[in-house]
Amino acid sequence: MTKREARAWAKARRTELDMAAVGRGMAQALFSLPQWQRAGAVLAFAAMPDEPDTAEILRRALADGKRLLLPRVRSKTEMDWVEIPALRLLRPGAFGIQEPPADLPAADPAGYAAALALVPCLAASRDGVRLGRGGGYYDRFLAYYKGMGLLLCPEALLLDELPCDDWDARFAPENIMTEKGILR
Ligand SMILES: Nc1nc2c(c(=O)[nH]1)N(C=O)[C@@H](CNc1ccc(C(=O)N[C@@H](CCC(=O)O)C(=O)O)cc1)CN2
Ligand SMILES: Nc1ncnc2c1ncn2[C@@H]1O[C@H](COP(=O)(O)OP(=O)(O)OP(=O)(O)O)[C@@H](O)[C@H]1O
Repeated sequence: MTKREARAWAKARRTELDMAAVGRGMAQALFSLPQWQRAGAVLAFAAMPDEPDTAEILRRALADGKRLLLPRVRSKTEMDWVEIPALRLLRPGAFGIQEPPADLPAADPAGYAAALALVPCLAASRDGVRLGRGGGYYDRFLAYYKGMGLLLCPEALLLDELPCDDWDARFAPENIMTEKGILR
C-alpha cells in the first residue's frame, strides 16, 4: 500500500465513524493519564469534521489551568503555535479549521515547561508510523519538538503496517492513544 492509497482508505473509513463518540472516549482516556495530569501546557488541535472531536479536551485543558497552544497555518508548509487564553477567540482559518486569530503572537513551544503535544493523523500503524494529510506540517514540527507527544488515532484507523518515509516521525506504542486508551 502506498501513502496515497492509505490516505484514500483512511478517508473512506473515517466517514463511517462517529467522531463525537471517538473524541469523548479519547478525552476520558486522556484525562486519566499521568502525562495529561502532569502537563503544564498542551499543544492540541481543533478538530476537522473527520477527526476525533477535541472540544472537550480543549475546554478541560483551560479549565485545569494548563496553557493551551493551537496551530495557525502560516504557509503551504509551515504552521505557527499560538497560545490561546479562551476558546471564544478562535476563528475559522485554513481548511476551515478553528485557529487562533492573527493578532495573537506565535509562540515557541520549547519555551513551555512540561508540554504535551496531541498529534492528529489520518491513520497510524501499530509500530508507530503516522499518516498525515500530506502537508508535512507535523513532520516539520516533530523534527525539532523535544517534548512529550501523543498520537491520537481512532481504533478503526490503526493498521498493522504503513509505508514510512525517512522524515516521518515515529511514535512508540505507549505514545499512541485510541478511544480505548494507550496502545501497548
Ligand atoms: N485539526 C487539524 N489541524 C491542523 C492539522 C490537522 O491535520 N488537523 N494540520 C496538519 O497538518 C495542519 C493543517 N494542515 C492541513 C493539511 C491538509 C488538510 C486537508 O484537508 N487536506 C485535504 C487534501 C488537500 C489536497 O487536495 O491536497 C484533505 O485531507 O482532504 C488540512 C489541514 C495544522 N492544523
Ligand atoms: N522535517 C522536514 N523538513 C522539511 N520537509 C519535510 C520534513 N518532513 C516532511 N517534509 C516534507 O513534507 C511533505 C509531506 O510529507 P508527508 O506526506 O509525510 O506529510 P504528512 O505527515 O502526511 O502531513 P502532515 O504532517 O501535515 O499531517 C514531503 O514532501 C516532505 O518532503
